[in-house]
Amino acid sequence: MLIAGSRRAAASGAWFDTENPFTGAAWARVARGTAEDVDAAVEAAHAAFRCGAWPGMTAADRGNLLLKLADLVDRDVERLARAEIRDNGKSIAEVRAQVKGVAAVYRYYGGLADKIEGSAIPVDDNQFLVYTRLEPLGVIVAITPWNSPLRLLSLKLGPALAAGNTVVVKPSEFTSTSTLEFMDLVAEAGFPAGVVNVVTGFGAEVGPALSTHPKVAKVSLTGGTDSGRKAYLAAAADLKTVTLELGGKSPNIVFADADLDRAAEGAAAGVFGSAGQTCIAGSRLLAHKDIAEALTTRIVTLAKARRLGDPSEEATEIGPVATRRQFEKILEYIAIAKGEGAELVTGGRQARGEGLGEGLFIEPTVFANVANTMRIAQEEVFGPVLSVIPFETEEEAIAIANDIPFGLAAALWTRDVARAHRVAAKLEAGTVWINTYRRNAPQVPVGGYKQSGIGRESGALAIKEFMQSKSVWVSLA
Ligand SMILES: NC(=O)C1=CN([C@@H]2O[C@H](COP(=O)(O)OP(=O)(O)OC[C@H]3O[C@@H](n4cnc5c(N)ncnc54)[C@H](O)[C@@H]3O)[C@@H](O)[C@H]2O)C=CC1
Ligand SMILES: CN(C=O)/C=C(\CC(=O)O)C(=O)O
Repeated sequence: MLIAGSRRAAASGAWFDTENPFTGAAWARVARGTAEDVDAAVEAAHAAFRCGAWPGMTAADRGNLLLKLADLVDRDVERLARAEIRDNGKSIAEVRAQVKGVAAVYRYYGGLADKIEGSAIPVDDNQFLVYTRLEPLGVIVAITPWNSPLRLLSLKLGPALAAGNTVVVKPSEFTSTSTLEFMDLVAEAGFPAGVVNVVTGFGAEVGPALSTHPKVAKVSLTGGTDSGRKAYLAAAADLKTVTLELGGKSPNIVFADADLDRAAEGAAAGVFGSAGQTCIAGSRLLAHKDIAEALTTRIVTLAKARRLGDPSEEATEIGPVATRRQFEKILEYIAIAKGEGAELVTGGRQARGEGLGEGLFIEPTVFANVANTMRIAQEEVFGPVLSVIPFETEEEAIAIANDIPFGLAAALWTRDVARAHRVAAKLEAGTVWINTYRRNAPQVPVGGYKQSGIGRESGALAIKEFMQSKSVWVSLA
């Protein structure tokens, strides 16, 4: 772990193995933290927030540290990406691109740090000058999942540090190592000891201690909806604020006038990329009935052509699923879909073949003629499984798209500009893509409607999620 600038084992001395999902072999041991380690980390972060170099720094100073960090990430992209894929099995090409994006996130918040302004407020008494200051909250807990550890950490750490907070990071128990490697860069950039700390361990063992610690000001979690709900309930006891980035079941709507080749590419990339292990996976394909069959045929061709294999090889497009638990969950959902009467068009099994061994590979899977009421259409699978749901009218497409407890992302494909904007306005989702899928940029907010989350990450406003406003009254009398 990393506490007050020192690498530490857990106070209990316990460790757990982290496995490479491609080889199935344990390749590192990670400290198994407990509430005692949480307390030490939060105390370190609290001390760094109150005294020492950090609270005296200007916003520009903090920005410069983040800019330095961005340069170091750029320098070490390959090392960080390879550490990450050993834990989560995603393809090196995808993770390399993602880590380059991580540098861009830190650069963005480095630039933003000294551009956050309070305001002077004209009150109806000239004897007073009133102004607001935007101040950091204090100790932030950043809990991250296993699918994109470094990217999702950057969306928390970038704005939290730019705003002047200190942080305790809790990476997923399945993917702690890239975060621990990354901490070398935080130190090299010059962040004072204690400003960023890391507690490793299991969610159920350290999560509650983090969310309820009296010196923690805020919990920011990305993960499954169940974990988000638990962290939210725990944080509520002390009225801590939360930002939650949770599950999704995103609709990808293809109208009859769409460019079908591009829509098929977008649909396949949206649900088979990362083996479907992304909260923004376009797992529900709403296809107009006139083109549903032609579109499905194209997607099946793309699904069969996807190259599964060793995540560390450049040609690999889809690696294994990150954990055995996730692998079993996906196969269980495939069985549920079959039982519900969904029509299996391709995939549906563990993928086998040369170089795949007994690895946790799932064939890219497509179900046709799915009803939106089926569990396969309503619940997050987090795997390479696409449900094709036919529709007849624009109104029906919008109704199906919104008939879900989630609201993270949505997409639509059409050549009709008026329809594109009309439908985008009606979709209940934090992001809507038109004729594209899964794009992101540091400048653009992301987050969920409904049970997909609370608050927004990325973009300029995200920094305000880590700040509070203070009003100062000055008597001029
Ligand atoms: N929205 C997203 O980005 C993600 C969604 N998921 C979804 O969640 C499902 C379950 O996956 P899991 O591996 O269980 O992910 P998870 O939601 O448990 O993991 C996310 C993070 O939350 C932590 N955590 C777990 N319980 C906690 C608690 N009570 N308090 C505080 N932190 C806690 C974990 O240790 C991890 O660091 C997946 O099948 C998938 O559907 C999983 C990972 C990422
Ligand atoms: C928050 N999130 C959930 O998985 C989405 C991601 C990660 C990914 O797509 O790999 C993102 O916005 O980049």
